[in-house]
Amino acid sequence: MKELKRLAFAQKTHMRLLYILAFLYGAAIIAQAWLIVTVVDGVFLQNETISWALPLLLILLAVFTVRTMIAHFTNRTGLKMAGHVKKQYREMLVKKFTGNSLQASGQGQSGEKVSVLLDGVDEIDSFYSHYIPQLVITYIVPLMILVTIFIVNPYSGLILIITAPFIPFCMILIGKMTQKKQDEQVEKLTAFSGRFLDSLQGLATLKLFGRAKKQEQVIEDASLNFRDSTMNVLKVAFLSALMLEFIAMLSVALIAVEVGLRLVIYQSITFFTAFLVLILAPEFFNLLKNLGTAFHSGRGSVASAGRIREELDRETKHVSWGKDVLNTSGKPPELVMRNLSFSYGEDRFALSGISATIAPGDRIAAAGASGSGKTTLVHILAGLLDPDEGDILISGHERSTITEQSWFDEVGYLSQHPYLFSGTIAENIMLGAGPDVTREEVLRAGGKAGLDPVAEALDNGYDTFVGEGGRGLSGGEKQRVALARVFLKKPSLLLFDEPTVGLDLETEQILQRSLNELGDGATVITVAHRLHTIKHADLILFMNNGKIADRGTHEDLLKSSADYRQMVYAHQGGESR
Ligand SMILES: Nc1ncnc2c1ncn2[C@@H]1O[C@H](COP(=O)(O)OP(=O)(O)OP(=O)(O)O)[C@@H](O)[C@H]1O
Repeated sequence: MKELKRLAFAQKTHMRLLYILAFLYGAAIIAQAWLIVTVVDGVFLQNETISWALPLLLILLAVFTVRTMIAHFTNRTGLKMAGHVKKQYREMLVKKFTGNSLQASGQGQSGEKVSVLLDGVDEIDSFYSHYIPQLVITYIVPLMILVTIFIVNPYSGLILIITAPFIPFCMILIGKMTQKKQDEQVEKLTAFSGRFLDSLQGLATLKLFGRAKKQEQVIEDASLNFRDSTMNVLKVAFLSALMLEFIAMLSVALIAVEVGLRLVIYQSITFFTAFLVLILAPEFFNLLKNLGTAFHSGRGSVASAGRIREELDRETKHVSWGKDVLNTSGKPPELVMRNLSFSYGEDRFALSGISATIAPGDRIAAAGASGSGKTTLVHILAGLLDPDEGDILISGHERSTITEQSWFDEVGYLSQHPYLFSGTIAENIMLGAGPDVTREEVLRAGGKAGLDPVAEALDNGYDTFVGEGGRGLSGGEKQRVALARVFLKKPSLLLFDEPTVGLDLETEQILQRSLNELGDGATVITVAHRLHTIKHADLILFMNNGKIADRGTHEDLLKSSADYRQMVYAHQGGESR
């Protein structure tokens, strides 16, 4: 609540406007009541004519219109404030999510993150569009009404002062009762969204393992759970509305009795005064009651803000970058790894003591058994993970001192599972380009990556919609799009997670040719699975259990490493000796 309020009061102009609007709103309520009472008193008791009342009725109409307009502008100001805060939260969350290292972004359910980013932030809306404007109105307008009533009839004013505190007291009590339920509801909504998105993404896997029906049940349970907690919150909300209504009604009735007695029995006040008090008293309680309702909808926002804050405060490993701009002048960089170590967490897989020098333009193969840490090493080199200790020198500059942008401008990374974004093939290729790339350059890159025959077979060629919501592409076709991105970028450091593994012979040949062409002007590091790639590397880093167990050329390692020999024999289908 404190953070949301702080963000509201930080918007000084909007808050000032809300105060001015609230003051005008109060003035309109009092003026409206005064005009109604004057007209009724004049026409029915003072025997005035309709023509006497007409100008007053016209003013009444104008006041009524102004009151409606003020309510509209108050609402608009609240919505603007909400928009501003929601934008701030979304920016903070997106910054947090995109600033996360590869490891941190893989943690937790993606559905939960989407839910916090979209639903969670939207839930904040009612705090600003309802609660804050109502709070400002409640600070000012009831006080104005109270002063007016006090001036015309102090006894009614006293009753208001005595009965009014029951409403905030009741609100606080209900607020305390609902807080836990509301928190539970937000928690269940995020859990439900998370389950739903994860199940949707893994639908094929679930079907293949005959688990789709079971998952359906899990989703149904989660949705029923969410429904129940929403109903619980609504039950309390309705009950609280009823309670507030009851207190307000009782208080107005008390004032009516007091005014009635003084008007009819003691004849100590005029009809004008009595009627004015009877019109203003319900307005007074309505405002307090509205604050109660607004407070209730604001509670949902508070719970959501709590979830967002939790997400923002979650400690995650960031890749640290510096301020220097890396300039390789298009030349392939030299990479020096000095005693690097990295761990995915306590008692998890760790790399340690990694030191190696990679000369400019060299072709390096990271080889070793599955799970030995090849991909982890390449992710550290790519700047997707930060080493826990040690440093990487890029042509003499420590990686942590250069800017993220200038580093990624030099890097091309081709994995076994490239990601296609929702958009056309051409747009997907353009991801690899600067802002002023031409259509010709995109098509040329596509051609070099062997995409021309793929595009020709499609109705809209390079403008065919692919990715999520679009047409699917085969694994090999996706690789070609990813390759075209790299061709467009022409990076000086190429990192490959052996992208040709598992592809058909024709695609593999196209890709291999392209990779050779790309590698000519670059330093190339490949996570190598095939003997052919390993054999032709200038330097092989042979990994074992998170360490570089041996290094050298194929011939060197055949002589020096028994494990390497065993791996080569296994690749050749031979027996190890
Ligand atoms: N995000 C992660 N969190 C925790 N552990 C991880 C994570 N990613 C990978 N690992 C673990 O780190 C180890 C090394 O993984 P890595 O992918 O680097 O191996 P690899 O040599 O490339 O294997 P492969 O040849 O099978 O791709 C594995 O045991 C893996 O389970």
